[in-house]
Amino acid sequence: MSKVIVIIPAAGLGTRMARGKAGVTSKQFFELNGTPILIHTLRKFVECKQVSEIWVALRKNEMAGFRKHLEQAGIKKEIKLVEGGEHRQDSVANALNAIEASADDIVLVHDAVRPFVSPETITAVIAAVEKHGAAIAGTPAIDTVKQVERTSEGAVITSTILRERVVLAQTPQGFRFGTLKKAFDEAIREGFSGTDEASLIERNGGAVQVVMGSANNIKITTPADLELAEFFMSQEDSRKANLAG
Ligand SMILES: Nc1ccn([C@@H]2O[C@H](COP(=O)(O)OP(=O)(O)OP(=O)(O)O)[C@@H](O)[C@H]2O)c(=O)n1
Ligand SMILES: C[C@](O)(CO)[C@H](O)COP(=O)(O)O
Repeated sequence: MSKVIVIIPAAGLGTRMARGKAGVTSKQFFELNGTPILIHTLRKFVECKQVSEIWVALRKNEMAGFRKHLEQAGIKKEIKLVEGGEHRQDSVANALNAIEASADDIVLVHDAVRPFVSPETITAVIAAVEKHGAAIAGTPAIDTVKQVERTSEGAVITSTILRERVVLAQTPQGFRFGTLKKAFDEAIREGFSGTDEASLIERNGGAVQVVMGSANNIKITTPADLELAEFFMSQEDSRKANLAG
């Protein structure tokens, strides 16, 4: 039986959120309902029965504070920590190097700042990895998609891309451990840097299945996302209250 191991890269600086303001807390530690975003995200995986191991990549100076948040949140499951790297890909690579797993085990990578991932999306990605070997959550493009050339004044359209052929990649992104580790080792050797895990598999012709993600599974990136996040959090709270009572 394959283990399911989760990696949560949480070592970013949140520069797009902080807009250059010095001394601003990393966005993964911003609070929603009095609890850091990272803890909300973590709970989704702690509550998933299929998940056996969770790794979080953090900056060294945030590890002690994170342990306190874990205690306050009453999370009893062991959460393994690894130091993050300069870029997201480096943080995930550090975790992959620390993990002991067999080639067939499943690894899910999920951004610390996507706290609204649903249990259904997590199980759908795991099921698709079991069936196809690699899978990510994604959503269809809603707007018309243009290819552009950057200019000094902004951008000029060069063509319109068929919307039916476009998917917006989310996380979780799931793979067999052996496949992902090999792809990361190759990328590092060849100096390739990608913005997600799937791109490291695609570049060598690997097939990655897409399962339907959800519009709520936003990546909290800019200040405007925080307002939306507060709204989604209130929706989650009323759903829980309805179930409880
Ligand atoms: N060196 C890095 C950079 C990013 N991340 C993580 O990767 C996820 C997605 O990255 P992003 O939203 O870009 O976060 P930041 O890098 O913090 O944001 P920015 O690019 O605005 O600085 C986040 O959970 C972030 O903490 C990481 O673990 N290590
Ligand atoms: C992995 C990701 O969330 C998929 O959409 C995205 O590529 C991360 O990009 P970022 O620039 O590190 O936020």
